[in-house]
Amino acid sequence: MSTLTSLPQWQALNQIAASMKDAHMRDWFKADPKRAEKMQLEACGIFLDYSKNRVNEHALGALFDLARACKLDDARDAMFNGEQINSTEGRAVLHTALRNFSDSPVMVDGEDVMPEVRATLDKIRDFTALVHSGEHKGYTGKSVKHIVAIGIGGSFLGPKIMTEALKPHTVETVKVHFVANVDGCHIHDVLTKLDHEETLVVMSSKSFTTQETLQNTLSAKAWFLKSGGTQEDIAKHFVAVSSNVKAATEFGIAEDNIFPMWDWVGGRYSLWSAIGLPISLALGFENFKGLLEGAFDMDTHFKTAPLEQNLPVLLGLLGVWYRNFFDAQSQVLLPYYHYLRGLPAYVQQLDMESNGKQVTQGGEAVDYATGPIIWGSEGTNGQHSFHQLIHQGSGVIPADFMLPLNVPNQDDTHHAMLASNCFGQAQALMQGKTFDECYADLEGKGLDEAERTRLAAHKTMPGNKPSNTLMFDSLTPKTLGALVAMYEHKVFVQGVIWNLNSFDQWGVELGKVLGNQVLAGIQGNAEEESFDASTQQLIARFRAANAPK
Ligand SMILES: O=P(O)(O)OC[C@H]1O[C@H](O)[C@H](O)[C@@H](O)[C@@H]1O
Repeated sequence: MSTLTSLPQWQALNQIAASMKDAHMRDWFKADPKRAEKMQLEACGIFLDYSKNRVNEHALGALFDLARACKLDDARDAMFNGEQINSTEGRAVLHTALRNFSDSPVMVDGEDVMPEVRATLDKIRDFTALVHSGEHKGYTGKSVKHIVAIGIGGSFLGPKIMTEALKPHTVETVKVHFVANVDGCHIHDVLTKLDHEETLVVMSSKSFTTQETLQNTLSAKAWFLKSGGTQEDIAKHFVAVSSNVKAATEFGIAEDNIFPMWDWVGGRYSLWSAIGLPISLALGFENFKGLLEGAFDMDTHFKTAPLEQNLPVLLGLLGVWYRNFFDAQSQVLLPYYHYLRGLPAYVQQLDMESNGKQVTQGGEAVDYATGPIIWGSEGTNGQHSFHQLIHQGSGVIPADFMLPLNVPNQDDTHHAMLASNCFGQAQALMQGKTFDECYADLEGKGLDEAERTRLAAHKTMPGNKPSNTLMFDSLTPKTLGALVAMYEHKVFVQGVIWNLNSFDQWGVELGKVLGNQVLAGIQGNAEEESFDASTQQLIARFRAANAPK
């Protein structure tokens, strides 16, 4: 038994969960008219109704006891204080320093990183202003109209999804196009529409070694040169964001055109760094800063609010409750707001790359479930497809519903319908529909009893399916920053409980290495025998199909 599962707090939770097996939320709501009022929380512009969860005060108390037993406070302070909590890479984890608007220094290896953080923010602000005012000119004297933002993983999802979520704030002077996949269709489709004289390429790669990003940038460079630009003109049309300044300059990016970041910022936590440059270019610096300010508010809340009133802590513990004590394999995110439709994909990387781990910090195999599968998409669309499985599938899928109370271009009927579907789904999941109700509905339909019973069984919905409902006034940059930071800290809380290193990603790294080896095989630069039989066969078929005719 691991240290975690042998904790008395863990065993208490096991017993509480077993004792609740037959309890139904429907009955709890009937028994306690104040349940919703008691089970709500509000912080940083985000309101949470968590009353539709399979918890009572007893279960919640035990979850907070577990957090204390796992020394969550100490772990949180260690992160904010710059300790090397990414123990397999020997790095501090300080995305919070990127949005630190307090006067406090943040020390890494005895040095305050805040002056460098602020200088980079100033560089982003100034560059954004030059591009927006038209002062930054291309080699033929034209202003920039199009930005091609190249990056993948954390160097793509954050900038793209935040830009999309804040669409109503988009500036009109430039249009930002995001390219991630190495599939040449993508970069080709983007570049063919553009005039190279009015295009600026922002290449974002923390490591500056990611195959997809390097290749897409090389293709953009080739396109630029073929269109009439020269090697010398590249400085006016290509900038890079990277922590590997040496590799970026060797690649041909002028040193002045490199926006720095640091190895204490994880890729999936990097949108707050210069990786967010495309956000600033798409929305204006003040809106980018608004995101940082919202995240800073959430950091302060996470650091100072008591556990019981702490949004990320509560959400993290509820996630542990379902994952470990109800065998929930996945968690679904349901933003009822078109512009926020990318959030599930964003949190998917954040959560699954962070807590998709099978050994503890000490390297022992875990004997409990860790990170769940994160998925979802915008409501109401999913109601007409995958919600079926959430309602009547055989497992438990906890859901986070999200809804802005006001939207841009508000049409009251549309917005009321959106809200009613959001609330209606959460209600349906919670209360379900009993066999007796379904049986009664079938009265007078000319069915014999056996058929009525059979049909009623199909129509019965168990209910008791947990959900949170998160609401905010409107999705401003600040609210979005707070929302994203809330999920970051939620993932952190779960990583602490499960005793994981939430900040490395060795599985992904292996994929990068093998991808390059197979490329050598495809290009005829590696021994066939160095691959397993299946991979050899796949390479051979690919080579045959692409052999010169
Ligand atoms: O920014 P880069 O170094 O190019 O890395 C891009 C991505 O690469 C890997 O796939 C990592 O797992 C991601 O976390 C990272 O965001």
